[in-house]
Amino acid sequence: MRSVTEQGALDEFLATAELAGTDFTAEKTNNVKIIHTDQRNPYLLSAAEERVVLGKQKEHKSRLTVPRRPQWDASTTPEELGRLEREGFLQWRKGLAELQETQDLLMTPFERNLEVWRQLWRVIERSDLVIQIVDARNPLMFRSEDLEAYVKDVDPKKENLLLINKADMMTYTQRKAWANYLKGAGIAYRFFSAQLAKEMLEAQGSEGEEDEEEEGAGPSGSGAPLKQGESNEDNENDPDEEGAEQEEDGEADTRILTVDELEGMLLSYAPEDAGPEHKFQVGLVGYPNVGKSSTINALLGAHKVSVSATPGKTKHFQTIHYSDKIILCDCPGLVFPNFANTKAELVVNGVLPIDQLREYSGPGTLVATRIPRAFIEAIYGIQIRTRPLEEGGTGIPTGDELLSAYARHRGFMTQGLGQPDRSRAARYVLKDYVSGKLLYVTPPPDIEDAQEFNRELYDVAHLPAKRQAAAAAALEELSIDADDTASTLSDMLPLPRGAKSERLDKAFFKPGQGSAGHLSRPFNYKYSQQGVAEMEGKQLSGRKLKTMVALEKGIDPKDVQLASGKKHFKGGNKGRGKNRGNKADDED
Ligand SMILES: Nc1nc2c(ncn2[C@@H]2O[C@H](COP(=O)(O)OP(=O)(O)OP(=O)(O)O)[C@@H](O)[C@H]2O)c(=O)[nH]1
Repeated sequence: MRSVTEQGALDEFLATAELAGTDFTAEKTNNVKIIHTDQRNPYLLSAAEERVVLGKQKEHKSRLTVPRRPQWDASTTPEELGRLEREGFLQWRKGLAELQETQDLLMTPFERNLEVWRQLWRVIERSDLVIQIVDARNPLMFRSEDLEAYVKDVDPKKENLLLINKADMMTYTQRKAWANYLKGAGIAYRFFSAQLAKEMLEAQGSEGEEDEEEEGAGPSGSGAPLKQGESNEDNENDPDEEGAEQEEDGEADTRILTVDELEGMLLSYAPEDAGPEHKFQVGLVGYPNVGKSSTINALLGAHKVSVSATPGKTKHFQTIHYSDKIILCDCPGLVFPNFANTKAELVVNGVLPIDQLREYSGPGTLVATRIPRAFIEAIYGIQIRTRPLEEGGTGIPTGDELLSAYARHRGFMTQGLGQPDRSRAARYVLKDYVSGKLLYVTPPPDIEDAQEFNRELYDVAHLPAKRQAAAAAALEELSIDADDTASTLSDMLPLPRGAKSERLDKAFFKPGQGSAGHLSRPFNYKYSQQGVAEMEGKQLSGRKLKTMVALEKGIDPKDVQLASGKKHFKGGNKGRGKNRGNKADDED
């Protein structure tokens, strides 16, 4: 079974005709309208345009339905039911096509394969609790309101829950803001992170106790490459204030559930008499890639049950006998009908596949406007040339400017004319955005200032280790000392633009600095004692920073002199930067 989300006009026509099981000409003239989605402006909307679109979306929200399974009873034959299902499904598709066309509204490339919806129907019918898993970076985009209504239609006793996965990508403040909004809107939700849960299980599995290794005990100066997000142990940062803040309000609202808590929560929904004879059934539904498989694997991992699950391959729902009391029903990932402002938005939300992308400047611009320029420059070690203000530039790079800089840096050139290959660059940059390496969290509808909402995400501590070291090495090389304004890594962002910073830029972006290298997750996560998970930046410790600086400069770690404060460091050593690795740098 194949998921069908984007169909050309002809395919759409043929599928409609097939569903209708009737004669082509009649369908063609009466029912099938060709939708020219490609003619829509693929770029971004102005603020005024966006307001209009949002207004229109609000007005027609009630038409964003999921298809219902037709009524049936014991007397309905399978053939008859099949026919009713096809007819109902056809009507549903026609309704949405008409909505798109007459209102000129852009929609998600919702699932068009009846077989996939049949799986969903079955999951809903048998589940006592239906969990919609959504991506924390844009919870509402991934939520289908009508699905919740449908669940209640099927049986009012069934429960709905929104599980906000990947919550590790949100700061505490962001979770709090979302929690306020969701509570206000009366939506049952919980925060979860399959990734965190997995890390915790792995840590528990590899060794009973951790956190013991500190200070002198580490493999000193081994120079082994650091992978971001890999180990939390030597994170000698100041104890996070957020943890304390959380303790104070000590509430469940913003808590990222551990796997045990998630299991406990499932059980809390189960009726008293649930048991081997009468198990409580939990359905898991959601868009592709929201982390359904990861969530199930985390649950199973905690339970020491092993199944072979292939992420992204789930096409038929599976039932997993999780415990004496609980059965999990895993539905294939499917795209629900929802509104979208632009195609660019669908791309960066991971709904449209990046590899087949033709128009990349819209999504590129979305990335360039959402993530501060200084942070993008620092994370990739690139300098983005923007149009000067006198010539009408805004200081914020366009998608093309960002992609050109990235392409030039990586040596991606088009054949023939030798222009920067922006299309190739786009694939990398957009994938980094989708995976959360370039992180942006959509604020809840009641918060307007998205930049402010995300501000905490863009400091030096959120750079990958290698880039932090490059920054440190650049500062050190220039003998910028602790008294200068840019003396700490944290002070470096945004990179000041001026005489001194030009020199700094030259050192920081010097040829051979390489790209972000193994830029995995630029965040560090940990569960505090209460089991509350927290995200924090990972600023390198003094020892690690020294090692990294030495690596950057090709000198002995002993010769690196950092100032006493962990975050401060002084110049003094004039070791020359050594060009390592990345030959593809052609900034000049
Ligand atoms: N940071 C972070 N990434 C996650 C989390 N959960 C899943 N991911 C990542 O998201 C991607 C998709 O996860 P999957 O579990 O395969 O998603 P899925 O919803 O099962 O996908 P389908 O099988 O296509 O329905 C993977 O790259 C995961 O590593 C999380 O809690 N945090």
